[in-house]
Amino acid sequence: MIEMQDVYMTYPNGVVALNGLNVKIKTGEFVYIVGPSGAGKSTFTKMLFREVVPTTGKVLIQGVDTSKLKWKEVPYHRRNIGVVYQDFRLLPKLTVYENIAFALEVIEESPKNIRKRVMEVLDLVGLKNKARFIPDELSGGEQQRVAIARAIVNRPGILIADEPTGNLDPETSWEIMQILEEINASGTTVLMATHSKEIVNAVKKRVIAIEDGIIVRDEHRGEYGYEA
Ligand SMILES: Nc1ncnc2c1ncn2[C@@H]1O[C@H](COP(=O)(O)OP(=O)(O)OP(=O)(O)O)[C@@H](O)[C@H]1O
Repeated sequence: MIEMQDVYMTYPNGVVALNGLNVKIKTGEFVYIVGPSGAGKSTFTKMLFREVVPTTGKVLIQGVDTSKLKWKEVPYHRRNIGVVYQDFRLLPKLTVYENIAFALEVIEESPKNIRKRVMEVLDLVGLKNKARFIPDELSGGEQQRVAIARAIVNRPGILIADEPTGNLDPETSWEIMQILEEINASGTTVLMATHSKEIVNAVKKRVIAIEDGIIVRDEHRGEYGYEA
């Protein structure tokens, strides 16, 4: 369970990004976060990853208050949260395999387990045959699939996708959606911030709309609700 209680967030420059946010997201849900540019969607997702800490209020993940985590506990907290970005953020000099294995090497998994798990996630995203390629040799959709594989390789309970289809053409975007749905079907909570009206209206899920730092709409099987 993810829970935000009366969350306010003011950045050091005085911008109020979240303005009294309350929400509960159950384990295993798939939620779209929508809203105009600058509404606070990224701040919302960054708070889960503990990239930002609320000015006041509480962010609880499985009952743990993230603002009470000590610095040395933050990496452990983050292991339960995979993140995928619009611009993929792969390491350009490493192969597909190495980009994914890296996430397991830092937690000191055995080489045998690393190999098994990396091939498992590459299979899930349909890229087993491209393990030795470097990111530049892949299409945008393939790079995003690698980024998804890397995000889930640790089996996190939560996957945050911040505009995962923002740089992709429609057909490739549907493929990415299928993968996210599969990951969700295996029990992972998925939060996807998006501006894609087509996807939100076609692949029906819970929709949380944020405007000016508050939730203005929260609907099961909701609509995008804005002009594209
Ligand atoms: N590091 C920061 N320092 C100061 N202000 C910030 C910072 N990050 C975001 N903001 C401001 O906080 C507000 C919310 O930003 P946020 O990135 O959460 O919006 P968003 O809904 O994700 O927007 P977009 O759809 O354009 O990605 C905006 O006014 C933004 O300018």
